[in-house]
Amino acid sequence: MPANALDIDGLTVRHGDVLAVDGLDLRIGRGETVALLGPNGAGKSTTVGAVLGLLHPAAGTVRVLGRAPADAVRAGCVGAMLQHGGLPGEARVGEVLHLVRGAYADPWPLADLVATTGTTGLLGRDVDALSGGQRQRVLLALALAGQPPLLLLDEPTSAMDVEGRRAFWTTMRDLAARGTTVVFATHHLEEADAVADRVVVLAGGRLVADGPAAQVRSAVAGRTIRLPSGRLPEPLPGVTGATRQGATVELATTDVEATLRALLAGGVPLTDLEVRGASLEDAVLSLTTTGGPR
Ligand SMILES: Nc1ncnc2c1ncn2[C@@H]1O[C@H](COP(=O)(O)OP(=O)(O)OP(=O)(O)O)[C@@H](O)[C@H]1O
Repeated sequence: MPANALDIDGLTVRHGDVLAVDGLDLRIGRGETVALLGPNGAGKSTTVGAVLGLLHPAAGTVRVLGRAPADAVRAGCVGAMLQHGGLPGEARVGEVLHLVRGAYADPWPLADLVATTGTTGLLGRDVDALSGGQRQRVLLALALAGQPPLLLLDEPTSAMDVEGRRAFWTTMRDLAARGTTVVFATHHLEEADAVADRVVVLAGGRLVADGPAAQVRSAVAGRTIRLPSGRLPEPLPGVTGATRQGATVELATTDVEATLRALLAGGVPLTDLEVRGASLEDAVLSLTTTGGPR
């Protein structure tokens, strides 16, 4: 049994002249839940494509549970839910699920699969008549049909409503608890922060951060101070920017202590102040716009 779900070494993938992934090294252990983050065009989908054997590296290697990507997919080791995942037209959801489950030697029992993915009420529906969020749930059911040990999800909740998202991540946590490795690309950083054991941040096809969300957040030194809008003492030491949001002002500071002292000396009541650390969004933005540590 291989130790890792994914071993990516020096992966380089080109789309014609575009260098989409540039020398990526990444190891993902079995049972980990990992978020792939980064701005549009960072190389997340391309990495997922290479792991599925859909895109061929210009250089480097990808091993999926110790096998070449195409072999791992053929052996039913990988379930995938892609951004533009297709469903056959002119068919009912139940028929498609039946077909796909039939392709596996040991498919996920239907009643449990549809209950887990919230598709019970959709089985009799025409595939063409599904809403965006319903379609994503059906794609998830198809990805899970073979009970794969590795699940790859590219922006899986982009069309889901709040309730659908919550249910989706509950399902992912249950799967992770059963030992499934879950790798997902997302722009919903609060979901990554809440769900992933580890976040991997890409920019320009390169890895710029890799670690638990708390560690990646702490790479950004800044803090935010919120206070009710009103007259602020000028100048405020450490402050690098201020934004007004309704009745409050948010100050970004690189020296929280000095800024707080100045605010208090200027007569702002302590009870009005709220200090918070950088969010994962702040961290990813900072890492991907500055290029970050390599
Ligand atoms: N089929 C393609 N042909 C040409 N260039 C492509 C193709 N697919 C992706 N690219 C380019 O490769 C780079 C990486 O794209 P990729 O889709 O992997 O990024 P991403 O991080 O998934 O972005 P997003 O968050 O927008 O989905 C981008 O510059 C993109 O324009």
